[in-house]
Amino acid sequence: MSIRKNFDLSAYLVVGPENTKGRPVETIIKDAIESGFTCVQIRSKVASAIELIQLTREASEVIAQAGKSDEVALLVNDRLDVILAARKQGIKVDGIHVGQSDIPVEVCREYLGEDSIVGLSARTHELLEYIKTVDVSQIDYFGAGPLHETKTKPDCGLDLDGKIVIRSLDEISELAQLSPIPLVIGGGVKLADIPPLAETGVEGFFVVSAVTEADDPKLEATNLVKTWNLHKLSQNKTNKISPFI
Ligand SMILES: Cc1ncc(COP(=O)(O)OP(=O)(O)O)c(N)n1
Ligand SMILES: Cc1ncsc1CCOP(=O)(O)O
Ligand SMILES: [Mg+2]
Repeated sequence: MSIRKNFDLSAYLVVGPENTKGRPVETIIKDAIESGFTCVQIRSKVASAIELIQLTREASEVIAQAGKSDEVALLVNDRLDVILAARKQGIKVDGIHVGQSDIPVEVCREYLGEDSIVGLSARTHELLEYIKTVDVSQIDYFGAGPLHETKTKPDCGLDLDGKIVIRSLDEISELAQLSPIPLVIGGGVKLADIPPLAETGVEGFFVVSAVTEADDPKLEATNLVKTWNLHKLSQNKTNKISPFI
């Protein structure tokens, strides 16, 4: 079965060589998926196409070695060309994440096929209206944020007037309710943000630095996943209590 039909965005790692404090990207990915991360995106603004293909290969192998190729989705940021080249070399890549000024989602879908995951960053400007009205027929999920300003992507949340707009938890709850497709939130997300984020109803969180810059990435990844899962579990229990008791 295609992973597109059943993918889990709850704990989503975004990573490239510029984020890891000199440590191998594959080691960070291994730590994250062994800790329960469910989705990985290779994202680098400095790596060449060849380097990105190699990073994608290593990520795919690490996921396969953990026996998680059918559960942990591997996406590449921006680079449709890299995914096509990687697939041509037999590397299992599950999809792409693009933003508003990247390759259009229709083109991604056409080249990657119906079994692939296509994620799109939601627009910053009038985000609520956008999320309600945009055509989502080719998209599998929205990425949005930031929750806090972040050095990893200083332009995240840049509005038309050049100011950074951060998203409040109330706004995120509303977005989660209105979005016709799953929504993941990232940008400055740290461990302390996980409990309130889990309460908003979003599908998951995505992080770069919380894991990639941690002194102990495996411990940090474990804490993030455990905290998310714990909150989801207690929410489900609360929701199952009958109002008639
Ligand atoms: C899961 C997720 N959400 C949002 C983004 C940001 O994508 P984009 O807006 O294209 O910006 P860059 O990442 O390309 O700088 C993302 N990568 N992942
Ligand atoms: C918002 C966003 N989109 C892609 S990377 C990124 C920044 C997230 O990085 P960090 O988790 O280090 O703040
Ligand atoms: Mg992009």
